[in-house]
Amino acid sequence: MPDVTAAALHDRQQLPDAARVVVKVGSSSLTSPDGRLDPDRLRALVDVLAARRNAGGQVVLVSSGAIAAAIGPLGLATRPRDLATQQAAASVGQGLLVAHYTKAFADHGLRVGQVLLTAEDTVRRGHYRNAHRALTRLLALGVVPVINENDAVATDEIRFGDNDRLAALVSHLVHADALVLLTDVDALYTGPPSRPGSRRLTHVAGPRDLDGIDVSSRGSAVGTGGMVTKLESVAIATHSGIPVVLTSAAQAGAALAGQDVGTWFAATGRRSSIRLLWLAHAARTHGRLVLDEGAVRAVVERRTSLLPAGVTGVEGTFDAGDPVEIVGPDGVVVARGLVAYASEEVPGLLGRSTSDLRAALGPGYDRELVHRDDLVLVRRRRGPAPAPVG
Ligand SMILES: Nc1ncnc2c1ncn2[C@@H]1O[C@H](COP(=O)(O)OP(=O)(O)O)[C@@H](O)[C@H]1O
Ligand SMILES: N[C@@H](CCC(=O)OP(=O)(O)O)C(=O)O
Repeated sequence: MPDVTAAALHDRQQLPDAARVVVKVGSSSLTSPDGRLDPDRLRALVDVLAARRNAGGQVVLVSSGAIAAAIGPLGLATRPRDLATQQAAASVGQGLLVAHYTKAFADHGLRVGQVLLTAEDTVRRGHYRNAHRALTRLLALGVVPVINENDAVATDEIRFGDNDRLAALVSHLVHADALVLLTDVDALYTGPPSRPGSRRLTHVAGPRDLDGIDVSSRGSAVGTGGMVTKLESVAIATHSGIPVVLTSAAQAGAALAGQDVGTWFAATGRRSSIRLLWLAHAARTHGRLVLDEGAVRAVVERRTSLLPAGVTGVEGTFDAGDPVEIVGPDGVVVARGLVAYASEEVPGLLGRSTSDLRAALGPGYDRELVHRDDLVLVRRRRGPAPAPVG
């Protein structure tokens, strides 16, 4: 398989011809109503994915369900809420989950390879290359990679928690032609699916089509992010040129066959740096830099780096290299960036010109606070996820 991105698919009818798809299945689609792993549901999904693989298409599966798989075996009443028990449950459940996948795919003559990733693995350059190499080789060997977040070692600070955004970053990592998000509702609706009057969205051309869509209602009891993280995943994938289909696991076969099910999200951008995608959509920020009006204009309109001279305030505690929010004098977030100084250094730099800083503190202190290559603009839209612009 050549390691290049083909032109983006234009509509769902082209899905049957997609060479490489990433399929993400949520906990809610793999469990019975009591929250435990349901092997029959898992097997039904595998039947669909194996048929695709055996017809020549490459499939990367991002599967949640490790924690759910451990609820029964560990004698837990419900899904654990604290991090330590979630880590322990994921450690027990992941092995059980993959054992089910190994058996179910083997019944179709296929092998699976387990890959556990943290957020860092998808964005740090060395890690990214390493994960890319392993996944590409697995696919070349005809294996179906089964990916999950490495929950047992992911701390609250660095974990995604849901697999939706991880699946979008994996789609970027493997140069997927499409991302299929499978959940317990058959599509994105204009409001909570249970609310009378909510309508299915069949085609979303871009972020503006999502204005006014209500995704605030909580997801299933076993799922993590609800529709909010799914739309964040959609934003990451579509913005980097990968279209997304969102539907229920029961409709997976129909979706892959290009039938009119679920919601199709068209690609809106071109392949871009995964680090900036992560910064725009997935990174947890550690603080804020408050800008004066002139600096906002320079950063937003002229796309310059952010210099200390235009910064009037700093909030939070961060190290050099951490993600921060960049806000205007009115407190509105205009960008996100990787800051080049630790928070304790910043107050001494504020409002000072680079020549003044060089003279007072020496060379090295005349550098940008946030370099333009480490900065993404965000456009505010209704809803929780900032959409990058430009
Ligand atoms: N506008 C909406 N359209 C569709 N589903 C929605 C909407 N708003 C909230 N939801 C909820 O999102 C849930 C899916 O998210 P989640 O439970 O996290 O699933 P998963 O385990 O597949 O990740 C659905 O059960 C649904 O009730
Ligand atoms: N990594 C976790 C997934 C957490 C989760 O529930 O995610 P999701 O169902 O995709 O919202 C697990 O395997 O249990």
